Amino acid sequence: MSSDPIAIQVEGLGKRYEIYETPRDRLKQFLSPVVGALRPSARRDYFREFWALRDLSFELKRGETLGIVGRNGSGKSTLLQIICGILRPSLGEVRTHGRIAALLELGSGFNPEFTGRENLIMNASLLGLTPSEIQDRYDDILAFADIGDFIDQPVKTYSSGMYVRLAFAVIAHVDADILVVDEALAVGDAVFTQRCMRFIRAFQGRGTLLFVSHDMAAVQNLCQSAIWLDKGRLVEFGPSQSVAENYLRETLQSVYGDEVTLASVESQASTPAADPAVPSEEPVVDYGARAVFSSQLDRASGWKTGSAEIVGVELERRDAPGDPGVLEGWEWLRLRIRARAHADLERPILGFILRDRLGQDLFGENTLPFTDAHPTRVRACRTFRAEFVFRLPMLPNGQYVLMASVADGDLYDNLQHHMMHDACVLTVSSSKVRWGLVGVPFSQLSLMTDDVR
Ligand SMILES: Nc1ncnc2c1ncn2[C@@H]1O[C@H](COP(=O)(O)OP(=O)(O)OP(=O)(O)O)[C@@H](O)[C@H]1O
Repeated sequence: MSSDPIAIQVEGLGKRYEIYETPRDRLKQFLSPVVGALRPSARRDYFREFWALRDLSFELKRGETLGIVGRNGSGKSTLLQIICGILRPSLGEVRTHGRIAALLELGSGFNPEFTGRENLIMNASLLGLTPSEIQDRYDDILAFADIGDFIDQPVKTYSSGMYVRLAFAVIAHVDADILVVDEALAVGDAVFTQRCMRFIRAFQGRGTLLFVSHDMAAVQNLCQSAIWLDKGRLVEFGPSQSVAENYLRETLQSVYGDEVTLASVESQASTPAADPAVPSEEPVVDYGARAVFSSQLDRASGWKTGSAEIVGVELERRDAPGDPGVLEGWEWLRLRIRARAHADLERPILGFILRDRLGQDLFGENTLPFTDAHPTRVRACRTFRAEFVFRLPMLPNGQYVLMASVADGDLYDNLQHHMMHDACVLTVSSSKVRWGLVGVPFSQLSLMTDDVR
C-alpha cells in the first residue's frame, strides 16, 4: 500500500471535446493542417468546443470516501475515467497514489466476445495480480460473483446484473488502494448488493473510495465528503451531509421554482396549542405496505467455525402460525432460528439483524437477555432454537435482508460460530413511509387554523 497520505490530487482539471455537426466537418478538420499549410488564410476549425469538465481541483486523503453527485451529464463519469487513466485530460493534472480498481459503466472493462472466465483472468492481471495470485483467488472470485455456469459463456450473453457481479467480484479481490464505483451497484439484486456493501464497508477501513450515486441517502451514509458537479464545474466540495442537502435543494428549486426555500427552521418561542382532540387508539392513516419474506438459506453467504451452525430460519405471523404471507408492517411476527451444535456450547447465543439496502443495521436482537437470567448449555449434536416475537416496523420501499447468527459466550466475550448474512430477503412495495429508515403508525393527523385574536 502507498504510504502517501494523499490518495488523489486533482489540479485545474479540464476535459474538452470537439463536437462536429457532420462527419464531413470531421474530415475537413482532419485535412485542415494540410490546407492551412498551403493557404494559411483558409485555415479554420470545423468543430464546436464542449467542456465536459472545467477547472476542477480537489484532494482526497488516503482512507477517505468521497461521493460525487450531480445531474446527468454533469461530468461525473468523465472525472472518474480521467482518475482511472481511461481518458486523458485536456488541461490540468490528476495524481493518484496506489492501485486503482474501478467498476465503471456497464460495458467498460470486459471484452464481450470472451467468456467470463477469460475476462476474469484478463482483468485481474490488468489490475496487477500475478498468474499465481489469480490462481489462488480464483475460487473466491467465482464464489463472490456467484454466476454459476455462465462463467464459461461469452459476457455478451450476460444480463447487466451478471456483468456487474463478475466485475465487482474481480475488483474486490485485487488488493486495490483506491476503489471507484460508478452507480453500477444499482443493477444487482438485494443479496448481491448486500455482499458488495459488506465489502465496501470493510474496504473503507483500509482504502480510499470514490462513489458516484444519484442516491443522496447512500452518499450521506457512506461518504465523509462529497463533490457536486454541474455542467462540468465544481459547485461544492465539503462534508457529504451538506453537499447532498444543498444539491437536493437546488434540484427541488429547479423543478418547483425559487419559491421553494428550504431554509432551516429556527426554534421559535410559541404558546403550545391546546390538544385539539383526544387521540384515538386506531391509526388514522393507512400506512400499510406490501412486504414479502422469502427464505433463502440454501443461497445464504457467511462463514462458520464448525462448532455450531444455523439450520433453519422461519418467520410467521404470531397470530396466524404457518406462513408470513404478505405483511403490511406493524403486525406481530414470530421469528424462529434453529441451530445445531457440533461441539459443546457453554452459553449459546442466537441472534438476528435486519439490514437495509446499504447494509445498515435497522434492528435486531439476540438471546442474551434470556440466557443472562436462564443460563443454558447445549451439548454437541443437539439442536436448539430461539424465538423472537416482535412487531415488524413499517419500512420504506426496497429490499431488506435478515442476518442470523449463532455464538457462544456472553456480552463481552463471545465467539461467533456461524454468521449467515442473507438468511431471508424482505421485499417492501407500495409503502407510504417516505422519510427515515422506518415508519410508525400515527394515531392522529390533523391540520387546523389558529384562532385570530
Ligand atoms: N466522447 C464524447 N464526446 C462529446 N461529448 C461527450 C463525450 N463523452 C461525454 N460527453 C459529454 O460530456 C458531458 C459529461 O458526461 P458524463 O458522462 O461525464 O456525465 P455524468 O455526470 O456521468 O452523467 P450521468 O449521470 O448521466 O452518468 C455530457 O454532456 C456528455 O454528453
